[in-house]
Amino acid sequence: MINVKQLSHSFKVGKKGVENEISVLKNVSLTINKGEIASIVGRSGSGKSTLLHLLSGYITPTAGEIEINGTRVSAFSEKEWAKFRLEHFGFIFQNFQLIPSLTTFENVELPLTLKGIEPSERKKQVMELLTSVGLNQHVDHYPNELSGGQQQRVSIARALITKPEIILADEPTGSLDSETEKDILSLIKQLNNEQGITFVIITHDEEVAKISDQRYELQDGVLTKGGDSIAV
Ligand SMILES: Nc1ncnc2c1ncn2[C@@H]1O[C@H](COP(=O)(O)OP(=O)(O)OP(=O)(O)O)[C@@H](O)[C@H]1O
Repeated sequence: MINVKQLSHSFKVGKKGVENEISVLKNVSLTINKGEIASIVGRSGSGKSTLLHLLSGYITPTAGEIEINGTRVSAFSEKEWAKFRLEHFGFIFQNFQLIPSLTTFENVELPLTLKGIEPSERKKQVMELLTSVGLNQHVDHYPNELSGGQQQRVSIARALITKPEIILADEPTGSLDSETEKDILSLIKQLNNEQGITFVIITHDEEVAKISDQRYELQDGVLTKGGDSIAV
Protein backbone atom coordinates (compact mmCIF):
# COMPACT_ATOMS: atom_id res chain seq x y z
CA MET A 1 0.00 0.00 0.00
CA ILE A 2 1.17 3.53 -0.83
CA ASN A 3 0.26 6.13 1.72
CA VAL A 4 1.07 9.76 1.04
CA LYS A 5 0.46 12.23 3.86
CA GLN A 6 0.38 16.01 3.50
CA LEU A 7 3.10 16.04 0.87
CA SER A 8 4.33 19.42 -0.35
CA HIS A 9 7.12 20.35 -2.69
CA SER A 10 8.68 23.64 -3.76
CA PHE A 11 11.46 24.31 -6.23
CA LYS A 12 13.91 27.19 -6.06
CA VAL A 13 14.19 28.88 -9.44
CA GLY A 14 16.25 31.73 -10.79
CA LYS A 15 19.73 33.11 -10.18
CA LYS A 16 21.60 32.36 -6.97
CA GLY A 17 20.95 34.97 -4.32
CA VAL A 18 17.74 36.14 -5.98
CA GLU A 19 15.92 32.80 -6.23
CA ASN A 20 12.17 32.50 -6.15
CA GLU A 21 10.49 29.56 -4.54
CA ILE A 22 7.64 28.03 -6.48
CA SER A 23 5.22 25.77 -4.70
CA VAL A 24 4.45 22.84 -7.03
CA LEU A 25 2.62 20.37 -4.75
CA LYS A 26 0.42 21.50 -1.89
CA ASN A 27 -0.59 19.16 0.95
CA VAL A 28 -1.12 16.15 -1.26
CA SER A 29 -2.57 13.08 0.51
CA LEU A 30 -3.56 9.81 -1.12
CA THR A 31 -3.81 6.10 -0.43
CA ILE A 32 -3.32 3.50 -3.14
CA ASN A 33 -4.10 -0.06 -2.11
CA LYS A 34 -2.24 -3.12 -3.30
CA GLY A 35 -3.52 -4.31 -6.67
CA GLU A 36 -5.20 -1.05 -7.65
CA ILE A 37 -4.69 1.02 -10.78
CA ALA A 38 -4.56 4.68 -9.78
CA SER A 39 -4.42 7.40 -12.39
CA ILE A 40 -3.36 10.95 -11.75
CA VAL A 41 -4.71 13.24 -14.42
CA GLY A 42 -3.83 16.89 -14.86
CA ARG A 43 -2.84 19.62 -17.24
CA SER A 44 0.73 20.31 -18.23
CA GLY A 45 2.58 21.91 -15.32
CA SER A 46 0.08 20.75 -12.68
CA GLY A 47 2.78 18.77 -10.82
CA LYS A 48 2.24 15.18 -12.05
CA SER A 49 5.88 14.39 -12.82
CA THR A 50 6.98 16.00 -9.58
CA LEU A 51 4.61 13.70 -7.66
CA LEU A 52 5.96 10.65 -9.51
CA HIS A 53 9.56 11.71 -8.80
CA LEU A 54 8.71 12.07 -5.10
CA LEU A 55 7.00 8.65 -5.02
CA SER A 56 10.10 7.07 -6.53
CA GLY A 57 12.62 8.94 -4.36
CA TYR A 58 14.33 10.91 -7.12
CA ILE A 59 13.50 14.11 -5.27
CA THR A 60 13.01 14.69 -1.54
CA PRO A 61 9.80 16.38 -0.41
CA THR A 62 9.87 19.81 1.21
CA ALA A 63 7.26 18.55 3.70
CA GLY A 64 5.12 15.48 4.35
CA GLU A 65 5.60 11.74 4.31
CA ILE A 66 5.42 8.76 1.99
CA GLU A 67 4.94 5.25 3.34
CA ILE A 68 5.09 2.14 1.19
CA ASN A 69 3.99 -1.12 2.81
CA GLY A 70 4.35 0.56 6.19
CA THR A 71 7.95 1.74 5.59
CA ARG A 72 8.60 5.47 5.75
CA VAL A 73 10.44 5.72 2.45
CA SER A 74 10.51 9.52 2.51
CA ALA A 75 13.21 9.23 5.20
CA PHE A 76 15.41 6.98 3.01
CA SER A 77 18.97 7.82 2.01
CA GLU A 78 19.85 7.72 -1.71
CA LYS A 79 21.41 4.28 -1.23
CA GLU A 80 18.31 2.91 0.50
CA TRP A 81 16.12 4.32 -2.28
CA ALA A 82 18.26 2.68 -4.99
CA LYS A 83 17.85 -0.74 -3.35
CA PHE A 84 14.15 -0.20 -2.70
CA ARG A 85 13.47 0.85 -6.30
CA LEU A 86 15.18 -2.24 -7.69
CA GLU A 87 13.19 -4.52 -5.38
CA HIS A 88 9.74 -2.90 -5.48
CA PHE A 89 9.28 -0.70 -8.57
CA GLY A 90 9.07 -1.05 -12.31
CA PHE A 91 9.00 2.06 -14.51
CA ILE A 92 7.29 2.76 -17.83
CA PHE A 93 7.89 6.00 -19.73
CA GLN A 94 6.20 7.86 -22.58
CA ASN A 95 9.28 7.62 -24.80
CA PHE A 96 10.00 4.00 -23.75
CA GLN A 97 13.64 4.72 -22.73
CA LEU A 98 14.96 1.53 -24.25
CA ILE A 99 18.70 1.24 -24.84
CA PRO A 100 19.09 1.60 -28.65
CA SER A 101 22.19 -0.62 -28.88
CA LEU A 102 20.49 -3.55 -27.13
CA THR A 103 17.99 -5.99 -28.65
CA THR A 104 14.53 -6.66 -27.22
CA PHE A 105 15.93 -9.64 -25.32
CA GLU A 106 18.91 -7.69 -23.97
CA ASN A 107 16.81 -4.68 -22.89
CA VAL A 108 14.51 -6.93 -20.86
CA GLU A 109 17.42 -9.01 -19.53
CA LEU A 110 19.34 -6.00 -18.16
CA PRO A 111 17.57 -5.63 -14.77
CA LEU A 112 18.18 -9.35 -14.09
CA THR A 113 21.87 -8.96 -14.95
CA LEU A 114 22.03 -6.02 -12.51
CA LYS A 115 20.48 -8.24 -9.86
CA GLY A 116 23.15 -10.91 -10.44
CA ILE A 117 20.83 -13.63 -11.82
CA GLU A 118 22.55 -16.52 -13.67
CA PRO A 119 22.49 -16.41 -17.53
CA SER A 120 20.43 -19.62 -17.98
CA GLU A 121 17.82 -18.43 -15.49
CA ARG A 122 17.79 -14.99 -17.16
CA LYS A 123 17.12 -16.56 -20.56
CA LYS A 124 14.24 -18.66 -19.20
CA GLN A 125 12.56 -15.73 -17.44
CA VAL A 126 13.03 -13.25 -20.33
CA MET A 127 11.67 -15.67 -22.96
CA GLU A 128 8.64 -16.54 -20.82
CA LEU A 129 7.81 -12.89 -20.31
CA LEU A 130 8.40 -11.86 -23.95
CA THR A 131 6.03 -14.63 -25.01
CA SER A 132 3.38 -13.46 -22.55
CA VAL A 133 3.48 -9.88 -23.90
CA GLY A 134 3.38 -11.11 -27.52
CA LEU A 135 6.97 -10.30 -28.47
CA ASN A 136 8.50 -13.73 -29.00
CA GLN A 137 8.83 -13.01 -32.74
CA HIS A 138 10.83 -9.84 -32.02
CA VAL A 139 13.44 -11.07 -29.57
CA ASP A 140 16.45 -10.07 -31.70
CA HIS A 141 15.10 -6.77 -33.01
CA TYR A 142 16.64 -3.46 -31.99
CA PRO A 143 14.29 -0.71 -30.73
CA ASN A 144 14.46 1.21 -34.05
CA GLU A 145 13.20 -1.93 -35.83
CA LEU A 146 10.00 -2.00 -33.73
CA SER A 147 6.74 -0.02 -33.86
CA GLY A 148 5.87 2.35 -31.00
CA GLY A 149 3.45 -0.17 -29.52
CA GLN A 150 6.03 -2.96 -29.74
CA GLN A 151 8.63 -0.72 -28.07
CA GLN A 152 6.19 0.02 -25.26
CA ARG A 153 5.61 -3.74 -24.84
CA VAL A 154 9.38 -4.19 -24.50
CA SER A 155 9.50 -1.46 -21.89
CA ILE A 156 6.56 -3.04 -20.01
CA ALA A 157 8.36 -6.41 -20.11
CA ARG A 158 11.52 -4.73 -18.78
CA ALA A 159 9.46 -3.17 -15.97
CA LEU A 160 7.91 -6.56 -15.12
CA ILE A 161 10.98 -8.77 -15.28
CA THR A 162 12.01 -8.17 -11.66
CA LYS A 163 8.43 -8.98 -10.52
CA PRO A 164 7.81 -5.58 -8.94
CA GLU A 165 4.78 -4.97 -6.74
CA ILE A 166 4.32 -1.46 -8.10
CA ILE A 167 4.65 -0.01 -11.58
CA LEU A 168 5.02 3.74 -11.92
CA ALA A 169 4.05 4.89 -15.39
CA ASP A 170 4.66 8.34 -16.87
CA GLU A 171 2.28 8.93 -19.82
CA PRO A 172 2.58 5.29 -20.99
CA THR A 173 0.35 5.88 -24.02
CA GLY A 174 1.47 9.44 -24.75
CA SER A 175 3.34 8.57 -27.96
CA LEU A 176 0.94 5.97 -29.31
CA ASP A 177 -1.92 6.14 -31.81
CA SER A 178 -5.38 5.38 -30.45
CA GLU A 179 -5.51 1.73 -31.65
CA THR A 180 -2.09 0.93 -30.15
CA GLU A 181 -3.09 2.79 -27.02
CA LYS A 182 -6.07 0.42 -26.59
CA ASP A 183 -3.73 -2.60 -26.88
CA ILE A 184 -1.31 -1.25 -24.29
CA LEU A 185 -4.12 -0.30 -21.88
CA SER A 186 -5.64 -3.77 -22.13
CA LEU A 187 -2.20 -5.28 -21.48
CA ILE A 188 -1.86 -3.12 -18.34
CA LYS A 189 -5.35 -4.14 -17.19
CA GLN A 190 -4.57 -7.82 -17.86
CA LEU A 191 -1.30 -7.67 -15.86
CA ASN A 192 -3.11 -5.94 -13.05
CA ASN A 193 -5.87 -8.61 -12.99
CA GLU A 194 -3.61 -11.62 -13.38
CA GLN A 195 -0.66 -10.60 -11.22
CA GLY A 196 -2.16 -8.07 -8.81
CA ILE A 197 0.47 -5.47 -9.70
CA THR A 198 -0.31 -1.96 -8.44
CA PHE A 199 -0.10 0.72 -11.13
CA VAL A 200 0.31 4.45 -10.58
CA ILE A 201 -0.16 6.17 -13.92
CA ILE A 202 0.26 9.88 -14.56
CA THR A 203 -1.39 11.08 -17.71
CA HIS A 204 -3.20 13.75 -19.71
CA ASP A 205 -5.30 11.03 -21.19
CA GLU A 206 -8.82 10.26 -20.01
CA GLU A 207 -8.73 6.84 -21.76
CA VAL A 208 -6.11 5.80 -19.19
CA ALA A 209 -8.31 7.08 -16.39
CA LYS A 210 -11.07 4.74 -17.65
CA ILE A 211 -9.12 1.58 -16.78
CA SER A 212 -8.34 2.91 -13.30
CA ASP A 213 -9.83 1.89 -9.96
CA GLN A 214 -9.09 5.35 -8.62
CA ARG A 215 -8.81 8.58 -10.55
CA TYR A 216 -7.10 11.58 -9.02
CA GLU A 217 -6.87 15.02 -10.51
CA LEU A 218 -4.04 17.50 -9.97
CA GLN A 219 -4.76 21.16 -10.49
CA ASP A 220 -1.99 23.64 -9.73
CA GLY A 221 -0.46 21.26 -7.21
CA VAL A 222 -3.71 20.46 -5.41
CA LEU A 223 -4.88 16.84 -5.60
CA THR A 224 -8.54 15.85 -5.57
CA LYS A 225 -10.07 12.41 -5.85
CA GLY A 226 -12.53 11.43 -8.56
CA GLY A 227 -14.25 14.31 -10.27
CA ASP A 228 -15.54 14.65 -13.79
CA SER A 229 -13.37 14.24 -16.83
CA ILE A 230 -11.44 17.35 -17.70
CA ALA A 231 -10.19 18.57 -21.02
CA VAL A 232 -6.43 18.34 -20.69
N1 LIG B 1 13.65 20.76 -11.30
C1 LIG B 1 12.79 21.77 -11.34
N2 LIG B 1 13.18 23.02 -10.99
C2 LIG B 1 12.31 24.05 -11.01
N3 LIG B 1 11.00 23.95 -11.35
C3 LIG B 1 10.56 22.74 -11.71
C4 LIG B 1 11.42 21.59 -11.73
N4 LIG B 1 10.68 20.52 -12.14
C5 LIG B 1 9.43 20.98 -12.36
N5 LIG B 1 9.35 22.31 -12.11
C6 LIG B 1 8.14 23.15 -12.22
O1 LIG B 1 7.11 22.51 -11.47
C7 LIG B 1 5.85 22.66 -12.13
C8 LIG B 1 5.22 21.29 -12.31
O2 LIG B 1 6.03 20.52 -13.22
P1 LIG B 1 5.73 19.00 -13.53
O3 LIG B 1 6.78 18.55 -14.49
O4 LIG B 1 5.59 18.25 -12.25
O5 LIG B 1 4.31 19.10 -14.24
P2 LIG B 1 3.51 18.00 -15.11
O6 LIG B 1 2.10 18.06 -14.63
O7 LIG B 1 4.20 16.70 -15.04
O8 LIG B 1 3.62 18.61 -16.56
P3 LIG B 1 3.70 17.87 -18.01
O9 LIG B 1 2.36 17.19 -18.19
O10 LIG B 1 3.91 19.00 -18.95
O11 LIG B 1 4.85 16.91 -17.95
C9 LIG B 1 6.13 23.41 -13.42
O12 LIG B 1 5.81 24.77 -13.21
C10 LIG B 1 7.61 23.23 -13.63
O13 LIG B 1 8.16 24.31 -14.31
